Order: sequence, then structure tokens, then C-alpha cells
Amino acid sequence: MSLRRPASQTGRKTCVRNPGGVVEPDDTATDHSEGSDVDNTTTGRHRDAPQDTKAATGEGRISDAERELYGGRLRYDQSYVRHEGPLTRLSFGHMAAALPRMMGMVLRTGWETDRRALGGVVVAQLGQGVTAAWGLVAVNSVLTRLFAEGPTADKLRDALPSLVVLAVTAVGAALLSAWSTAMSGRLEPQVERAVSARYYAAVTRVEVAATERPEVQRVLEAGRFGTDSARGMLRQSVGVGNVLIGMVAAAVVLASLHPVLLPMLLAIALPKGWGAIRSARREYVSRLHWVDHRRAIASLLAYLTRPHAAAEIRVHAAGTKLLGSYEEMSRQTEAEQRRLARAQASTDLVAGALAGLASLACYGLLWWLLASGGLPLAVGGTAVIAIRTSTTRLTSLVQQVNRLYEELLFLTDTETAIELAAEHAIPPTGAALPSAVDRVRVEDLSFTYPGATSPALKGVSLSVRRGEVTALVGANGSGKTTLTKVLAGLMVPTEGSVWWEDAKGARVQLRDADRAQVFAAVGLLAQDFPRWEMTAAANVAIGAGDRVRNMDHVKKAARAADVLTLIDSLPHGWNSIVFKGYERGVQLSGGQWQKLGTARSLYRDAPFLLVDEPTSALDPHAEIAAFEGLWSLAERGHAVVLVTHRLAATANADRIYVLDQGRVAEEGTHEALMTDRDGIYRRMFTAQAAQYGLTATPGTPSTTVPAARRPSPPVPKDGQAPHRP
Ligand SMILES: Nc1ncnc2c1ncn2[C@@H]1O[C@H](COP(=O)(O)OP(=O)(O)OP(=O)(O)O)[C@@H](O)[C@H]1O
Repeated sequence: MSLRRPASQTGRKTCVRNPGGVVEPDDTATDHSEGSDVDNTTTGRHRDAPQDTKAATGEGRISDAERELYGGRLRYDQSYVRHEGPLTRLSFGHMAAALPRMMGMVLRTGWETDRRALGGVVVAQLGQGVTAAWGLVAVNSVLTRLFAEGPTADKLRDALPSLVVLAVTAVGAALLSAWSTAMSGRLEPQVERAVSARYYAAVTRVEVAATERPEVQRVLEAGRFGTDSARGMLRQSVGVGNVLIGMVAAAVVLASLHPVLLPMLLAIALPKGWGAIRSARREYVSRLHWVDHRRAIASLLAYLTRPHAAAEIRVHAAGTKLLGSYEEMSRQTEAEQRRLARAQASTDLVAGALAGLASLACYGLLWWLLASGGLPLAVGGTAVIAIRTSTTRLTSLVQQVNRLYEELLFLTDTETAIELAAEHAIPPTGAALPSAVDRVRVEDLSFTYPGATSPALKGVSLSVRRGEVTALVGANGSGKTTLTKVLAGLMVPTEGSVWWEDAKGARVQLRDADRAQVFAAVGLLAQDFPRWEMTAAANVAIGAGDRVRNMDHVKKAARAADVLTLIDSLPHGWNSIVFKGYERGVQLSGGQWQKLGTARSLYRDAPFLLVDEPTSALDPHAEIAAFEGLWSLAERGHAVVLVTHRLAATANADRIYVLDQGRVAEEGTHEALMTDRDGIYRRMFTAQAAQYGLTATPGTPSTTVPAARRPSPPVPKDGQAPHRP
């Protein structure tokens, strides 16, 4: 019996939720898993992995390949394995207790999405129960007529009406089953969509700073795996309802025929139920213990087909290493699968033997009742049929309740994530920005990333004005990117203020502002901007996802970013998917992608444009053109914030802020900053210029600064750069 259906059936992501049929290393762990002992054992494995549990959980069974490639076990983040405790405590009592809650949750979601379909499913299920009961009554009636005294022809004629009823109930059951399938097929995707949409809408509204907190991120991530659980729960609930109604109908009919028949049914069905639960628990615990191993194998195999690893796979013989490791690790898995299969077979044997004994006793009792005249022959026949169908149903019931319970746990995660997302959501309203924002002024700003030991920004004050290029420079990790996130309204400072002001002094603090208005005023080209696996047109137009696509504007932005000719020359032009491997797919180079990213931020056409290392992948001519483009934007009234290490470009900025370990160490124009002989900026600039040998000979004319709207600043001619790379 499988606790979770295979990924191929569920379409679920391959993760800890569906690690595959891996087996537990030591079946004794399963045998004790009823109580808290095993719960501690299994959870301990993923947390502290105490030594005494290692043998039971397979902790010690790390292959050499795993050790070599991953330095030990490749573990899942704990957030994904939180349910191991509840699931390893699966018992019929637990499942039965959780059943009403599960059904309630499913019915509520179904009611909110499609009442008619839900009504159809419920009516069809109830109807099937009624037809099952009628069917049994009709069988009993047929048998009664057939076992009566008299000629066969008369008995058959007497049995005919009941046979007709039997046929009608069979047709009715088939029709109801088809109706139920149609209705639940209509309801399931709607329920999944409703839950998914609620989840994704909630998480995309969360403050970026909150997503930096690991405890928040974990809950949000964990919720992702429950979005399709509502659909699974619905399917399982329908199945459980169907089986339950069928069983209740059989039980009612049996009890009304003779009081001893119901206990008989239970005596036969219980060993099978026990076997099913035991197998489910064993399989689950097994998968749990070997999930890391499976993950390691999956990650290893993924490299073998990934295009970006193709060169090293071949040239460095990395493929040989990975394949060898795969075989070694797989052999371990296979050995454990054999062990699980043996354990499963033993359980099936014991359950079958117990059920056989119970059947023997029941059929003996039935024999005695029939022989002593305590039970009519026809009722005996009906009882045999009911017992056989009900034992099958009970086994199926246990399986489905197991799955239902698991789905419930994951759906609960999604609900928790939605609640947490709401707690950390960007406020939907706020004060309106001044009608013509002219600048963003940052005052004494400090920002510490959640979990960080020191602030990324400390007492930063600066101003970003429209019509100007403001450059942020500084060493790696000095806080430039963090500052752009604050300026974009993505991070609200913990200390200090960020004011959005107009020329007359009217201003609103970021903390109080309507963030939708702030975002509407900002265009962003991040260092690691997303590369959407979509068409070239979509990759530009998504820069203004809140506007209807305007291809003229898309092309204009592309022309400004120097990528129009390239896209136009593609076989499918703007309809090309800018990822290889798809139909109409093309592969862009790093620099071409950067141009496309620039086109996206230009298409947004926002008054404040924040660009972080926009030219890192561009060739010299393209880089010069890109910077010229930014300067011309400033001339047209935009505020451009430029983060770059290319100081030849920042030399033309209207204002340069030099960040050093989160503080503004220097500020001013290039000329002003270059007058400070010991200044950071001057040292950085001369170091970079020296790379080109431009400072080697005092008195040599400057040629460092690329074309820009202002004349190139002079390169210092006072000797060696202090920090020659
Ligand atoms: N998401 C984050 N969580 C925690 N710390 C972070 C995070 N992002 C950045 N930091 C830290 O904040 C500091 C400033 O990082 P930031 O990315 O702003 O620097 P930067 O000046 O843009 O660097 P670079 O020039 O390398 O892009 C660094 O010490 C960095 O480690």
C-alpha cells in the first residue's frame, strides 16, 4: 500500500513530499513508530541526528560517493520535513479523528468555488450508497426466491422483479458514478486554482525584508507544496465518502438480516486494515529516512543533462565521476528496496493469515447458523456477497484516509503560509505621493538584514534628483545594492527616513506612502534581473506588467538599449522564445541579455530609474552606448541611479556617493572627489585607470573616460595608483 501516489500521477513536484519509493534501513523503526519514541527518532534525524538513532534511520549509511560529492548527507531544509512526526504516528484512531476536519475543509473550499459541482458530487455519492443498499436487498430477494420450494421455472419468474431491480440499481450506480466523476473533475481544478491563487497572491505581496527572514521564508516555501493538496483532498474525500457510504449501506443491510453478520464483517476486515496501515507507515518512514539519499541521486542526475554543465561533463570527465557515483548510490537504494519488499510481503502474509482465520471462523459460524436453521440460506448467500465487497472496501478506505490525512497536513501548511503572508504584507494603502515628485531624500538611514550581525547601511544620507545621474560606487559589499532596494521602496528602513518630495517641499515618508505609487514611479534593472523563459516581446513588456503591451514602445525601448536589430533579425523576431530548447527558442549571449534587461527597464518609463551594474557583460562600444543612453534619460528629466564599478562612467555623474562598509564615506562630483589625495574614490579611480597604463607617464593626455554628455575628466597624473591590482 502506498501512502502517497507516485509523482507521475499527482504531477507533484519532486521534493521531500514525494521522495519516491525508498525504503527504511531498519524495519524495527517502523515497528515502534506508534508512539512518541519513533517520532523523536525520525525528527532527531533531521535535526540533531543523535548517535543512537543513526543506525535505525540509516544515518550512518552514507555511500562513499555521497561523502565525496556532498561531504555527507545532502539534507533537506527542515521546513520541508516538519510533518514526519504526525505522519509516522499514523493510526486508525488518529486518522478517524482527523476525518471530520478534513472533510469540512474540503467541503468549505468546494462550496466557495463551485456550489453546483459540489452539490452534484455529494448527491451522486449519497445516491451510490442508496443504490448499493438496494442492490444488496435485491440480491437477498433474488436468492430468497431461488432457494424457495417449487419448480425452477416458477422460482425464476418470482425472482424476475428483484432481478430487474438489481439491474436498475446497477445502471443507476453506473450513472451516479459517471456524474460524480464529471462533477469532481469540474470541481478539482477549481479548488486547486482557488487555493493556489490565494497562496501566490499572498506571497507576492509580502515585504521583501520579511522574505529575508529565514523563519518567514521557510513557512512561505513550505506552503508551496500544499497548493495542490486541496485537489488531492477533494479526490480522496470523494473516494472516502463513496467507500464509507457503501460500507454503511452494507452494514445496515447485514445488521437488518441477522445481528451476527455485522461483527463477522468486522472480524474479517480488521486484519486487512491493520496490514494496510502497517504497510503505509513502514513505507512512509522508509521514504522519510532515505529522502536525502534520493535527493542526492536526483541532483546528480540533473547535472548530466543540464546544458550549462555539458562542457565540463565532457571535457573534465565530470560525467564519468557522476555516473559512477550514481551507480554506487543506486545500489544502496536497491538493496533497501529489496528489504522493504520482504517486510511488506511478511506483513501481507500475516494480515492474510489473520483474515483467513477470521474468515474460517465466520464461515464456520455461518455454516452452523444455516445448518441449525438459525439463518435462511438466501440470507447466508447475501452475507457472503456483502462480506466480500466490504473487506475490499475497508482496505481501500484505509488507503484513502491515509492519503487524505497527508494532504490535510500539507494544505494546513498552505493556509499557515497565507496567514503569515498577510501579517507581513505590504500595506495596500498609504499616503499619496506629491503629484510631481522631484527627488528622493534619504536621511540618516540604517538597515540591517534580518539575521545579520551588522548593518548593511549605517547613517546614510543622500539625495536623488530628477534630471540627474547619481552614481553609487564602493567596494564589494559596501551596501550599494541594498541602498537601491531602499530607494525602490522594496525595503523600509528600520532607522532613519526616506522622503519622496516635490520641488515645493511637499513630502511623504516611504514608511507611510502608498507603496503602489512608489513602485509605479520606479524602474529597476537589478544585477541579477530575471530572465523570463518567454518571448523577446514579453521579456521587454513585462517591465510594465500593469499596462497593456504596446509594441511600438517595446521596439523604442529595444532601440534605445541597442537590441532592436538583433531581435528583428531572429527568424521569429519578437515572437522568439529567448531560451534554447523551446520551439522558436534562441540562445542569447550574456551581453545581449543585459541589453534586453535594459530595454525592459526603459520600457517601464518611470521617473526614477535604478540600474545596478547595467554594463557588466557589454563590449566596450555597447557599454559606452548604454551609458550615453542613461545620460540622455537624465537630460529628459528622469532620475538615474547608477551602481557600477566602471568609474570611467561615473566620472560623468552629476553626483557620486562613495559607500564604504555601509556608510557614505565621500560624496561630490568626480572633480571634487579627485582633489582628495587620500580619498577612496580617487584611489579606486586611479587604480582602474592604471590598468590601462594611463597614469604611467606624467603629463600624458587623458583618454580614459568614454563618450558622455560632458567632457571627460582628467586622469590624475601624479604617479602610481596606490592599489594596483
Ligand atoms: N539578502 C541579504 N541578507 C543578508 N545580508 C545581505 C543580503 N544582501 C546583502 N547582504 C549583505 O549586506 C552587505 C551589503 O551588500 P550589498 O549587496 O548591498 O553590497 P554591494 O555594495 O551592492 O556589493 P557588490 O558590489 O558586490 O554588488 C554585504 O555585507 C552583504 O553580505
